[in-house]
Amino acid sequence: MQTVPIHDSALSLIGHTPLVRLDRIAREEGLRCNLLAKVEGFSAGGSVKDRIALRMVEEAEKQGRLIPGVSVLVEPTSGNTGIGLALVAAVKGYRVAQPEKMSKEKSNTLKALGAEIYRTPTEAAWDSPESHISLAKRIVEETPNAVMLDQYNNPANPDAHYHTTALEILTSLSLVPSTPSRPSSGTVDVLVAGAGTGGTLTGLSRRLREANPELVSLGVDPVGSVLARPESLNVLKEGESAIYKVEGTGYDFVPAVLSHPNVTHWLKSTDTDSFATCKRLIRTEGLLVGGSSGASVHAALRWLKSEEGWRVAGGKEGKNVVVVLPDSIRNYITSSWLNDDSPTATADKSHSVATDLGDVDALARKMSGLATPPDSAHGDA
Ligand SMILES: N[C@@H](CCSC[C@H](N)C(=O)O)C(=O)O
Repeated sequence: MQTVPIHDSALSLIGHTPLVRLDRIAREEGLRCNLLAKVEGFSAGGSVKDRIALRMVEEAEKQGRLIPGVSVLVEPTSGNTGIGLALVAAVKGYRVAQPEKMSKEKSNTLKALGAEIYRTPTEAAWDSPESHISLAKRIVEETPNAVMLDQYNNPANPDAHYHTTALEILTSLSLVPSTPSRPSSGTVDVLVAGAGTGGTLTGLSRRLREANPELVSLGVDPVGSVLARPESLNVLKEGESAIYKVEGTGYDFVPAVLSHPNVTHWLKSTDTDSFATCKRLIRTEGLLVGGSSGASVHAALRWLKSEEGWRVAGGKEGKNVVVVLPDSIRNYITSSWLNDDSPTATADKSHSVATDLGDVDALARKMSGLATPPDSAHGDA
């Protein structure tokens, strides 16, 4: 967070998140490298997605696409991008309409920021008429002054991480000298991040590789998603399901903002490992993070302890491994996976539509065959 006497608004509380040593987990795992976490839950809206929301809005303003008090922002989102956009919209005076899968906590936060929630089925293929993406497009077509900033295709998404997240990480590392007790290469040697739109992974990999051409960029993709490469990684094994409960990562199509050539390695994640490692982060490191953070840390540990990972970084003092922790426990306080003993406890399987507008409201009612009205919204993931 910037050190300024008084902030002009919540917008300057977006980003500027801490880089934190995961020393206890690293010690338990016998790692010799520095295991570091970029803890994005400290951002104003509570997630890594605040950054792209602000940048997409600012770029659209520069292009003259948005008029405060008039424009309606419409976005298909699993929640965090929606919260980021609703927060920016609240400060800047735009109105919001946002469809997708989300926890009860995310939808409550959206409502508090002035949005209204409708759900669409998670199982719907991205290009089917029932999907959150199709519904968002129809809302845009039928709503005056509606604009979809489109996190899946908008270059401002990876650019936000190229220009802010990556620079913050490099600055943090440059401020900490290498000492005999705390050796440091001074740069990022391994980046680990989940992919949903792929914007975080792409933008960070691009900038961090400029600083270190040897960067290992490790993408984490849930079992059931199709983002990993080679594509054979995405083929379901016996007993595996295409439905995953961890929110915010994975997809059934490859968004344009995901640049595969920038990613050197991919690992698939499971709900069981992700939720168990999330709880480990909370109990061992005191970091109140969400399920996708567990996915990335679990993947990082797996790779660092593999033959290649140990040789490249895990077994080497001074190598810096940075894992992005995208959001916080705030989004999942009532989630069954967090509260039940079983790490794979059931999660909600629906998507949502959020709107605060009479005209969009009417449109959503017209589509009642596709979307569940807000008051019956439920679920925990
Ligand atoms: N399909 C994913 C979400 C993908 S990326 C969108 C992003 N994290 C957002 O906040 O909108 C899922 O199942 O959650």
